Amino acid sequence: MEGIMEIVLFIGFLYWIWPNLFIQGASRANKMVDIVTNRMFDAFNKLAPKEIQQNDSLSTITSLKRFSSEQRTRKILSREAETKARESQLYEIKEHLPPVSLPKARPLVGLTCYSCAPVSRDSLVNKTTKHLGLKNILYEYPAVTKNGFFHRTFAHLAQVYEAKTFGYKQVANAVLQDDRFQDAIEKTTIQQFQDSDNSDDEYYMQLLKNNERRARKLLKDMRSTMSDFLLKFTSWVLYKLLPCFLGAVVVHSGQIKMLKEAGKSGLPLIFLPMHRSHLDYVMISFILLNNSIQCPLIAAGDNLRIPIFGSLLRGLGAFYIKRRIDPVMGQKDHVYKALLQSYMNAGLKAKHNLEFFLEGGRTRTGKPLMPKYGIFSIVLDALMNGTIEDALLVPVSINYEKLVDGNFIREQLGQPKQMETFGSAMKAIWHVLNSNYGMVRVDFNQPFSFRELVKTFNTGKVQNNTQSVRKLRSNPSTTSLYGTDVVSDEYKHLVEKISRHVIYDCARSTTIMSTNAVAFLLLHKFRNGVRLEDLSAALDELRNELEKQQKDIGFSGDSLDVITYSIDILGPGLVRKEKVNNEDVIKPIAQLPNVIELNYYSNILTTFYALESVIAIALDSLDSRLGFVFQDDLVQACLNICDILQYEFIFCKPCQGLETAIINCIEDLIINKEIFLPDLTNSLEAQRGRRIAEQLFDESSEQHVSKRLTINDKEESLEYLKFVKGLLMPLIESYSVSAFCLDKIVGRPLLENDLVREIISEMRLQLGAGSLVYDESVSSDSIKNAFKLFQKWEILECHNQSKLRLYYLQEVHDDDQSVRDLCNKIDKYRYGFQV
Ligand SMILES: O=P(O)(O)OC[C@H](O)CO
Repeated sequence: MEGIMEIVLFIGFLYWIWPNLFIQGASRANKMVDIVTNRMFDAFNKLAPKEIQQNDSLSTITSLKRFSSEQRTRKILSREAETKARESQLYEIKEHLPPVSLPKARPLVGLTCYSCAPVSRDSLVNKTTKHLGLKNILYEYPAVTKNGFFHRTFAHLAQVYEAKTFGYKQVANAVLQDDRFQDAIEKTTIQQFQDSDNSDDEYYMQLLKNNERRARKLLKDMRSTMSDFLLKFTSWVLYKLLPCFLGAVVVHSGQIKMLKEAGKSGLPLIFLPMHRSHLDYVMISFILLNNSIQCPLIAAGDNLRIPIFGSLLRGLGAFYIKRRIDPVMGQKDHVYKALLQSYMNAGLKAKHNLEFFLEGGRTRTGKPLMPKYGIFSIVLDALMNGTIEDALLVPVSINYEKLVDGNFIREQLGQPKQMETFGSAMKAIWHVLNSNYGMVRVDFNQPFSFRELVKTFNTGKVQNNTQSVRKLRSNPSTTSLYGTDVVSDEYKHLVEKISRHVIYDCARSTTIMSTNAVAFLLLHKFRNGVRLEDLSAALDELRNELEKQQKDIGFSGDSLDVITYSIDILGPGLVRKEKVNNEDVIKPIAQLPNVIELNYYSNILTTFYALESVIAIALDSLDSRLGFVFQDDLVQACLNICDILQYEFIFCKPCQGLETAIINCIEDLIINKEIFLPDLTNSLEAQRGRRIAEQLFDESSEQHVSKRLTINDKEESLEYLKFVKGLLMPLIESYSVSAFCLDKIVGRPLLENDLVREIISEMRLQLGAGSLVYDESVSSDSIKNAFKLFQKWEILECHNQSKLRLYYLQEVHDDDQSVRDLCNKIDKYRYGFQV
């Protein structure tokens, strides 16, 4: 119960103070009207779920959003101003009754990979699941089955009251008794005792006591205090607060149905969400609780262990883990490692569901991050050692029309992250409650059997009994961010492959929001501005293409309305609407620093086009003066680029070869996009030509003539190539300048922060001179990824000490020529083919 009272009081206080004090400019009487109106809307909304279920479009979602938005608008505007504002709102333009017929089926995104988990793919999903529509859970009360006066008037209260209670077990005590934990304390003590000069027994006992005290303190800091009451109470508060700044929280009913089924399996559900916002955990637990699905224990970074909010999160299921472990000292901290492992195992044994972020922290660029393996390796170990028989992995994609966390401009410009504090959290909440963040979409991918996937990747090596536990021992030679690797080298490839597969799947199943589509088009097609009509036509085209690819789009309705709506959400800092010659012209703010934020929204779509962009850049690096290139050359150039960008994208599923993925993408460019003309190499003439060519070569040398790809010189094809090339060029530019700046460390090491700053100022110089084309190339994330790449290529080395990273060139590369060679290797793709 510790901490619960302070949280309850605090939330009560927040809930009371917000409508009473913080709404500026509205009279008290008006506020009372609002509160009454809110109640009426609540009651109305109680009756609405069926309509909401049929809601598969932005227009219908926004017609529901009207209720909450009207409440907000009424609070701050006079009647006259309100009418004006309403006229400019999308929901007014698109207001119509929800369809009476069955909803148009939405693509059920996030189905499990057929080649990796065929059995799971066929489970939990049927025709009905696929044909269910979307729902806005802010106005959904699935637990309420009665229709009495109380239930209608106090729908939120009724909902949380009726939601299933799980009686979450606390596992901290079990951890204290765990052998692994006790062993670690003892071993650490023995080590310390042996390292000291003191051989006194009393000294040993003193060391043991100290270690036990430290271990208990670590456990106290880590443990969750998940409680049904707090989850329900918070859920009630969220029903009240979320509509203040969100129009809708949209989920697919089919996915919820699958989750419910999965929950009945008796296996733990392991939720693996993409990490975009601090709101992610809250959203997932809110959705699960209200659908009577057991909420998970959540591995949260200890940076969130701040006064009051830290306790609140604990009560909602968070257990805190260290963000980073010192690569040298951290590995020696056997007590912490054992504690984390024991805690998670105890949770799994107590039938808790789990949730953690494979990416570690939140993405700063909008692109998915490469997975961190620490926590996942603990779960794999639990499977391999028989702690759990199996688990169902549930990748979760989350997308926000506008990020409530603000933007990451400061960090991308090389400034350090501002740590979370109570004050900053309060300030952020205050700001959020008074703004409009549009919609949130949460996609729960199809749950799949962990054991099945392990079997596929491990060709049947999974053990069914507890014998294997003895074989798996902690490997002190390895380290990873966000936890501790516990599996042996033998199983590391499994952790890596499964994690990468999950991130790949999540990225593919992320629903595209209106702001993503508009930012993407403006940044990559209409950087200098575009007439509203032309932008609308381009959006129509993009939507058609995405629909063909079975991507889900988080909006619908007329593209003109969608654009107006998303410009409003993105705000004038990112996109401006101007009148030029009496026409509406939309202009992106494509300069630093704002472009960094716009690029964040656009990057969700960039991920989908990554391979096409690689092909376009590769094509540009080849000699195509004769109007064609050889496919082998193109594929090789693509592989080189993918190698350069290996820390930026997961280009294909781990179960699929990269080369195959590239060839498939080329085929797609031939068949569906007509970028290359159809292959004529099978014509009689071509066959004859090939025979002659083969005779010219010595047959025994097994030379083969590569397929010729003739570039379609139609304007649209060339335009398309230019467009997709531009998607990844900012990254190539970033890597190119990072390589160029390595001359600054020839013969003299530099700290990471200083080196990043040097590179950013060089980028700004090049931008000023016009040699750097894209402002968004300035990104500390891609600079740091470039460092990782240069380390992998064994050019750069990094020395870690007390949270500082010192970079220097490897001895054989510590000269200007090596730096120049590295630059040339990347610049080939920055500047393209040059005679
Ligand atoms: O995105 P970060 O780095 O601020 O970290 C986010 C939280 O710690 C994740 O739990």
